[in-house]
Amino acid sequence: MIELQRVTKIYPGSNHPAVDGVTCTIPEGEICIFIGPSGCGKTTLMRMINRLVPITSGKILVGGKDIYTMDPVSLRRRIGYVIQEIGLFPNMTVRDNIAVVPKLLGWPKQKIDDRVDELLNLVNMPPDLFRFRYPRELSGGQAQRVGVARAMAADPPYMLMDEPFGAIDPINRAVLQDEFLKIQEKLKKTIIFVTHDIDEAIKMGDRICLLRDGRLEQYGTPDELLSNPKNDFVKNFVGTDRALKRLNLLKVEEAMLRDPIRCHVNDKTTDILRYMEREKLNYVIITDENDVLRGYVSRRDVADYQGPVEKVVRPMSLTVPPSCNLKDALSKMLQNDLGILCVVDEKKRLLGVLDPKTLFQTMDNTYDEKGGDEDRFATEDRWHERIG
Ligand SMILES: Nc1ncnc2c1ncn2[C@@H]1O[C@H](COP(=O)(O)OP(=O)(O)OP(=O)(O)O)[C@@H](O)[C@H]1O
Repeated sequence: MIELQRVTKIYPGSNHPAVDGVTCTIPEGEICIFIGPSGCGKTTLMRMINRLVPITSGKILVGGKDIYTMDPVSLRRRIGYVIQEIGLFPNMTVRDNIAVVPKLLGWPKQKIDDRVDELLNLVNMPPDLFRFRYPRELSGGQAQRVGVARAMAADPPYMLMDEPFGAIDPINRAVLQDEFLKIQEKLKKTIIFVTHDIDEAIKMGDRICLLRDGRLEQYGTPDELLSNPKNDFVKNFVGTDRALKRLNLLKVEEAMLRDPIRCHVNDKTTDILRYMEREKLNYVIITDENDVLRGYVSRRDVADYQGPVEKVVRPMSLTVPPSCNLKDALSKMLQNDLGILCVVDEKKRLLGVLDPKTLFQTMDNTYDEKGGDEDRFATEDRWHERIG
């Protein structure tokens, strides 16, 4: 855990604080994003944590310990540091760049070599290919991966990352972000990550600390900032398309209608037709005895054929897992002109359905001025009453 308590920085010769009384707690194992307009104090605040910038007043605790009671060298060993310019030593191989801190710590050669290879594998760079390359022989993305590997060499529990992917083109940047999130899922470091890019903040952050002019404007999860911005500054900063951005964060399982009406593949079409007429359904989903999705039928399908519904069921090839984000689900629906999308588990068992109205309600709820806690799973909103 990293705790900032009324942290303030006034640079010598300045009468305006660069960081002004910032208080927030970064829980263990989370990524906290520092973001805000240029000059708002992100870098200053980050560099106070590893004592590269001396603090003017307030307190910083790392792992429960006041950083000013710790020796700065041992503090920095506990905190990996990645910067945008990477700072690889040009005359050293990738191996030696990664090995800098382990060497300082006096690790034996074999342990260092094993660690270098382990880290290169972790950042998706086959050690045999890259171990002995020099920084000039790497692409920007590869060099940045080495920078991340180097910061993690001595397995520090904390990491400070100052715009680590800032200089990388958007495509490689997305790859690096995804790779880093996967690594973080495994390693669960406590990370502070500075960025200028709100989309990166929303994607990477468990929490976002939004600064303006040295002061903390809002501290919360990406979803809190998007759905409940504290003031107009936050609202404008996260962007007018915050509803769409929020779709990126929400999972299908949070918006789907659970336990949708379905019939069984062994049911007779005559029974299904009677049921559909009674319930005023135009379509109904068909599953088997294990609740595995088999497809759907229309009223006409079952009216035109007498016998087991298995013979007329139409397959639904496009489904989504519950972990899919709503933006991807929506784009699948739009691309394929689907009225509904079935949500299935890895065994293709039906978990729920998603329809455009549910999606739009989820987006609507983003706007506090319209929103509220409208129940988007209300039974009268059953999908089947709006399609067909
Ligand atoms: N060494 C310094 N001496 C004096 N003032 C400084 C120093 N470093 C930064 N500042 C000032 O402190 C304020 C905060 O700067 P800081 O670099 O922390 O902001 P930032 O949010 O990281 O900016 P950017 O997004 O542009 O990198 C700015 O007004 C800056 O001019």
